[in-house]
Amino acid sequence: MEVVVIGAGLAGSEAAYQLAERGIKVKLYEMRPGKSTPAHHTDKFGELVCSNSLRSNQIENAVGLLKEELRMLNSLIMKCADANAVPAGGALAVDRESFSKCITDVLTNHPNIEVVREEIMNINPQEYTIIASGPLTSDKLANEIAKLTESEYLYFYDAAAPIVTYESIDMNKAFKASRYGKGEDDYINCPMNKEEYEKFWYELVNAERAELKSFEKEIVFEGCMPVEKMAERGIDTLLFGPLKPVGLMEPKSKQQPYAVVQLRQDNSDGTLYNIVGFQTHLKWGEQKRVFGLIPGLENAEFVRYGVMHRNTYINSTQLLKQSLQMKKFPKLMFAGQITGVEGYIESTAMGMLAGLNMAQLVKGEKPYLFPEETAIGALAKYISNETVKNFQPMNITMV
Ligand SMILES: Cc1cc2nc3c(=O)[nH]c(=O)nc-3n(C[C@H](O)[C@H](O)[C@H](O)COP(=O)(O)OP(=O)(O)OC[C@H]3O[C@@H](n4cnc5c(N)ncnc54)[C@H](O)[C@@H]3O)c2cc1C
Repeated sequence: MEVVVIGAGLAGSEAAYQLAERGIKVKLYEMRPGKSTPAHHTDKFGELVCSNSLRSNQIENAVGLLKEELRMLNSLIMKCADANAVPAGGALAVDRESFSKCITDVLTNHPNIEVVREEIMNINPQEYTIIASGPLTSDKLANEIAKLTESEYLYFYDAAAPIVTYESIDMNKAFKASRYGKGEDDYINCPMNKEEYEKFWYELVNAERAELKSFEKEIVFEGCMPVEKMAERGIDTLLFGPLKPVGLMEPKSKQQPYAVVQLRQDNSDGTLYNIVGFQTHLKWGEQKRVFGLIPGLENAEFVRYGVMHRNTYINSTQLLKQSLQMKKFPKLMFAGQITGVEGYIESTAMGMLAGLNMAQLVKGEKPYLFPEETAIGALAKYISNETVKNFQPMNITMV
C-alpha cells in the first residue's frame, strides 16, 4: 500500500516521515524547483519562507508545549530544528539552510520514500493521499481542491492591518470608547474633521503601493479589501466603512466626529494596538507617512506594517474530521496550513497528525484522537469543531 503526500513543506515532510518510519511506502511530490511559489527560494524541503524562528521553546506556553509533544512523537522537523538551533533566548530559532538540508537529506535517503519533483494538478480521492500544499498551493491544485471541497469552502487571502505601540498614540487627541457605548471602552478612536479626512483620503488614494505579485492581482475578498482600494471607490466610501463615525461621540466637543479611525488592542498587556480595517498594499514608508496623518497617530511607532498575501485554506470545520480525514472522502487528508492553522509549528503539528492517522488508516486501525489537554489535541479539536458555526475565513495561531 502506498500513500501520496503532496508538498514537502513542513507538514508534508513530517507526514511523509511518520508514514515511512512505520514501514509505509510514500510517494512525496514536491513541485519545486521546477515550479516555485512566490515565497520559496530554494529546492529544499521544509523551507522557512520568512522568519527563522519557530517561536517559543518554553513549555509554559502553547507553542512551546506543542514542540515538546512533537519531540515526544519523534518529529523529524523538531529533530532537525534542535540539531540546527541558533541562540535566540527563549525561542527556538534555526539556521534555515542547514535545517532544510537536514529534512531534505533524511527524506531523500529514506528507503520507504520516493521523491517526485512534480506539480500535482489532479487528485484521486480513492487513493490514500495527504494534501499538504500549504498557503501558496499552486493554482491548478487549488482549482482541483475547490472542486473536491465545493469551492465555497476554500479561502484565498490573508490580510493584516498595521500594529502600533500604545505609548506612541497621542491620547490627548484620541479617546477610548466603544461604538454606541456597547461593552467597555475597548477601542481607541482617532477623530477627524472634514478637512483632515479629505487630506487623508487624497494622500491615501495617491500613495505609492507595493508592487503586486501576480497572485495578488486576482480578485480580493470584499472582507479583506485593502483600505486604499476601498477609498478609490469614492471620497465618501470609507465613511461607511472603516472610518465610519456613527455611534461615537468625541468627549471634549460632545459631537460625532466627521470620521473616526479605530484601533483595537492586539496583545493581552495592552501595549499594542492594530488599526481596524487597515489591511493595505501601501509601501511601508508610505504607511508611516499616510497613516501618520491620522490625528493621534502622528508619532505612531509601527511594530508591524500592514500586509496582504495569498493564503489558501479550507473550511476545516465543515470538511474534516478530527483525524484530518475528509468527511466526504475518508482516504483523503489535509495537513499543514491549508487546514486553517497558521505558523510553522502549528503546520508541522498538523503534518504529524495526518502522518500518524494515515498510517493507522492504511493498517486498518482507528485514527488517534489526542485528548484536548494536549496542545496537538486541542488544535485538532478546534480545526474540526463542528459546533463552530458561521466559520469565518480566519487562521488559527497558537499564543
Ligand atoms: C509569506 C509568508 C510568510 C510567513 N511567515 C511566517 C513566519 O515568519 N513564521 C511562521 O511561523 N509562519 C509563517 N508563515 C506561515 C508558514 O509559511 C506556514 O505556516 C508553513 O510554512 C506552512 O507549512 P505547510 O507545510 O503547510 O506549507 P509550506 O511550507 O508552504 O509547504 C507546501 C509545499 O507544497 C509545495 N506545493 C504547492 N503546490 C504544489 C503542487 N501542486 N504540487 C506539488 N507541490 C506543491 C510547495 O512548493 C511547498 O514546498 C508564513 C507564510 C507566508 C505565505
